[in-house]
Amino acid sequence: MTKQPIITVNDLVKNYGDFAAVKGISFEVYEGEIFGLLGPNGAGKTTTLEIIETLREKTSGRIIVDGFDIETDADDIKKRIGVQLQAAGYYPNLNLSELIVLFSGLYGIDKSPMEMLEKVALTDKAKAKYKDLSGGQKQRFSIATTLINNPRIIFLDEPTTGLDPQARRNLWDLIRGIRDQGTTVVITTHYMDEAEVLCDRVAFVDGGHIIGIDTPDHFIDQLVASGFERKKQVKLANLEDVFISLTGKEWREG
Ligand SMILES: Nc1ncnc2c1ncn2[C@@H]1O[C@H](COP(=O)(O)OP(=O)(O)OP(=O)(O)O)[C@@H](O)[C@H]1O
Repeated sequence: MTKQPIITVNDLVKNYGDFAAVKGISFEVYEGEIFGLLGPNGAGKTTTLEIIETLREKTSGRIIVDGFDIETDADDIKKRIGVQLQAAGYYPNLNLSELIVLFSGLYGIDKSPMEMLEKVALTDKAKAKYKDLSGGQKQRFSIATTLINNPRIIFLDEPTTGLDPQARRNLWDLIRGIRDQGTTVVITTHYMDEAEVLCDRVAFVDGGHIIGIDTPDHFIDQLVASGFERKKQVKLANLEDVFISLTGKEWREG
């Protein structure tokens, strides 16, 4: 993998009134990687993402996205990134195909709805309404909408929350496929097993600071080297493996 930074965040600060949510964080995201922002509730992950996505004003700091400065070139950045919409953005009377046409129009591009739905295995749901999709299908559709403008980077905020184990693993495959096609992925998650298998690098955010940034492997090796041992002998499988083994791996929700 090349180590070319596609996002550079320098000394980012965000205050909400008197409250400092982000306290001077700096990090780089490399082109072509899946980069995870991890940390407890309220750590400042969503705030940081939304500032990079140009959806929220920063208090201070410098952010460069794909060579463009957020201060002066926010419109250029918007054209190069894909952001998941909140569910409220999916007009209830339109079906998936019509929603893709609508969003393509907003970007001023002509995208085939079937081509986009194909990317996320939802062609058979082209005529369905968003509200009638399963949780996994909703997430896949919202990922499809991030890809409409052929973005260089997509941002996924907790994309697998609430999904069953199969749907979660299928979404991991989908996200890896997007990365393998050359799109950089920035993701937040509260599932450490997910971050471990999915992310090329992760940053831990706590109390508005970045407290560590590395590959999952390095973090784990360092902890083990420091003498850490799990209290209980780890079994060769876990309950999720049992779930998958009993219920199968197939993409059952279409
Ligand atoms: N618009 C706002 N006005 C005031 N405070 C806010 C606002 N948005 C977020 N905060 C506060 O800033 C802090 C960081 O919130 P943020 O949503 O960035 O955290 P997070 O790491 O994404 O958390 P979670 O994992 O729960 O999504 C929290 O204490 C939150 O209450």
